[in-house]
Amino acid sequence: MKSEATLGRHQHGKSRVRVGRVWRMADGKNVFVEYSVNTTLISAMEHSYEEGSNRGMTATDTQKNMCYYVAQQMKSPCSVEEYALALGRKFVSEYPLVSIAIIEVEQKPWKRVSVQGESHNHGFASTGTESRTTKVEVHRSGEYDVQSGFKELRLCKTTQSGYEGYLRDKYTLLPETRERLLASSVTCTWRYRSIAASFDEEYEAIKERIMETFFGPPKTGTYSPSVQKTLYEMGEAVIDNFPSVDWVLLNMPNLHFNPLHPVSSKFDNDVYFPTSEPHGTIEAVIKRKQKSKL
Ligand SMILES: O=c1[nH]c(=O)c2[nH]c(=O)[nH]c2[nH]1
Repeated sequence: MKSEATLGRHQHGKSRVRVGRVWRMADGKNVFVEYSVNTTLISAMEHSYEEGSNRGMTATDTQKNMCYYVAQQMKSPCSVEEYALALGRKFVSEYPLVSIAIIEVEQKPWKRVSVQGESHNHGFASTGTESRTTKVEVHRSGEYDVQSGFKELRLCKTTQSGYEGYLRDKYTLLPETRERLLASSVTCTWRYRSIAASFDEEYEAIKERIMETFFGPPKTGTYSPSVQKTLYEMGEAVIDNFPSVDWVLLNMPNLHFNPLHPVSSKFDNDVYFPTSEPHGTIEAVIKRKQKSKL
C-alpha cells in the first residue's frame, strides 16, 4: 500500500549540556561561568527519517562535545551571547548539511563575592534567584538573531499595589483593594536589533531598568493598579531607553500572598498566607511601534 505519510519539520539537538568555564587572568583574578546549553540543528537529514541512513548526521553526542570545545576556544571571558553565537557559527561552518543552528543557554547566577569589603579573586556565590538566558539562531547565510533575558527573577513589593474595577458577577468573590502585596517571578526575553557593543553591560542596564520600574522611587514607590499595567510600564521602559531592543516579552505570574485573618484578631495588612498554586499568569509582548516581528 502506498503511504499517505510525508516528513514535516524536523530537527535534532542536545538538551541541558552543563558547562563550567574558568578563565584565569594574569592579575590573579579568575572569571567563572556555569551554563546549561541546548543545541538544535536544522539540517538536511530527511534520509535519516525516511530511509534510516545517518549519512552526514552530526550526532547529538558530537553536539554536546562541541559545547565544551567552543567553551575552551573562547580564550578570554565572554558574554553568554558571544559564546552562543560562536557555537552556532561553528555548527554551520563545520557541517555542510546544517542550515540553521539554534543555541539556547541558561547562565546560572554565580556572582563574585566580597570578603572584608574586597572583591575576591576566585570566590563566587550563587545569591540571586534568576538565571540569565540567551537564544541565538545562526544561519548558514551568516544571518543571525539574538534574544536575551532572564528567568525567574523574584520580586516583591509590600505596598503600592491594588486591584479594582474588574468585572463583577455572581462568580466573583475577590474583594477590591488599593492595598496589597505584589510578588512575581519575572521571566523576560528581549530581541536585539543588532550585536550590542557589550552584551554584559546591556543586560545589567536593562535588568536594572526593569526592576526600577517595578518598584518605583525608593521612598514612595509607584502605585500599581494591576500586574498588567506594571508589566507594560516595565516593557515600555526598556523600549524607550534601549534603542538596541526590538521587543520585550514579559511573563509575570502573580504570586498571591493572601490576607490572613488570625484567630480572634483582624487582618491589619500584616500577616499573609504565601501561595504558589494557583497563581495568576500574565504575559505580554511590548514592542517598538514599527519593525517588530511579533
Ligand atoms: O493584577 C492583577 N491582575 C489580574 O488579572 C488579577 N486577577 C486577580 O484575581 N487578581 C489580579 N491581579
